[in-house]
Amino acid sequence: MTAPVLEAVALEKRFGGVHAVAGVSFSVAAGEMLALIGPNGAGKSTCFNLVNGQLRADGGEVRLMGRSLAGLRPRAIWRLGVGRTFQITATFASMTVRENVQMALISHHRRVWSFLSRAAAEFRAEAESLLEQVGMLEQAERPCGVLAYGDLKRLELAIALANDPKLLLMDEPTAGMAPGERSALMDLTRSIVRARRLACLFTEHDMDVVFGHADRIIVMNRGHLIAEGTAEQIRADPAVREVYLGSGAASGGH
Ligand SMILES: Nc1ncnc2c1ncn2[C@@H]1O[C@H](COP(=O)(O)OP(=O)(O)OP(=O)(O)O)[C@@H](O)[C@H]1O
Repeated sequence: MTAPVLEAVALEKRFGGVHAVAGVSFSVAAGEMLALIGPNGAGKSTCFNLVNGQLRADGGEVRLMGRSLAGLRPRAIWRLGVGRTFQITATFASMTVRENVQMALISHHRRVWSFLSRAAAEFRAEAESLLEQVGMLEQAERPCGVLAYGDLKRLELAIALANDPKLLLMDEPTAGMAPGERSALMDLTRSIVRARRLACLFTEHDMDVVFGHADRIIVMNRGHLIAEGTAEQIRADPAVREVYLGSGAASGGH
């Protein structure tokens, strides 16, 4: 059995009287897409922020490839190979698609970006290769500001890949997208995760995306992990059905 890329062990986080994350443990293997779901306020974002170092755990530990991330700042964690995409895309609107990816590559390789130096020509081929992987090569010379939202999300994926991550964290990757685009982005993500043997942890409110694209699903409610399994197991889980009762969400979009 392959060792997990990410291990969260007995994570704890409190905000005053709110026990946001209460003894949560899970792991993500190389090549695996793990969805973290749960109703509003379940503790998903808090878990994410414990993994990427934005928040410090009150207890427990996060390990990347067996190494503890305790005490490391977000940037150090990013350097160790934790990539992230955001609910709101973080690109520079006035720069071209290719330049945005080049900037990310330059940052990964610890170079200094300068429009006046030859740095602008650096990593051009690498940037184009990443854009090809996400199907954005034909738009390489367009400014980001004119891109459709779905294309921005694909660009954001290329930017995350520029850091050569071992773990990809995606917070609501398909928020704001049309249903057809959602499936396309997640198909693309899944093929990249498999090909590069990345581990991917994502949160998502759209249950069609979750059930259609996750290899495994973990469910949180009020800080606790209440279920773990395949789409089929999660759909049939009484505790999950109870939590989603009334919303119809766990019934798979009927
Ligand atoms: N910085 C904070 N200060 C105080 N309470 C917080 C803070 N961050 C989160 N919480 C509380 O912790 C609990 C878990 O919040 P969290 O944002 O992790 O849930 P979530 O599952 O991501 O919810 P959503 O789906 O709405 O984004 C909630 O009760 C929330 O109000």
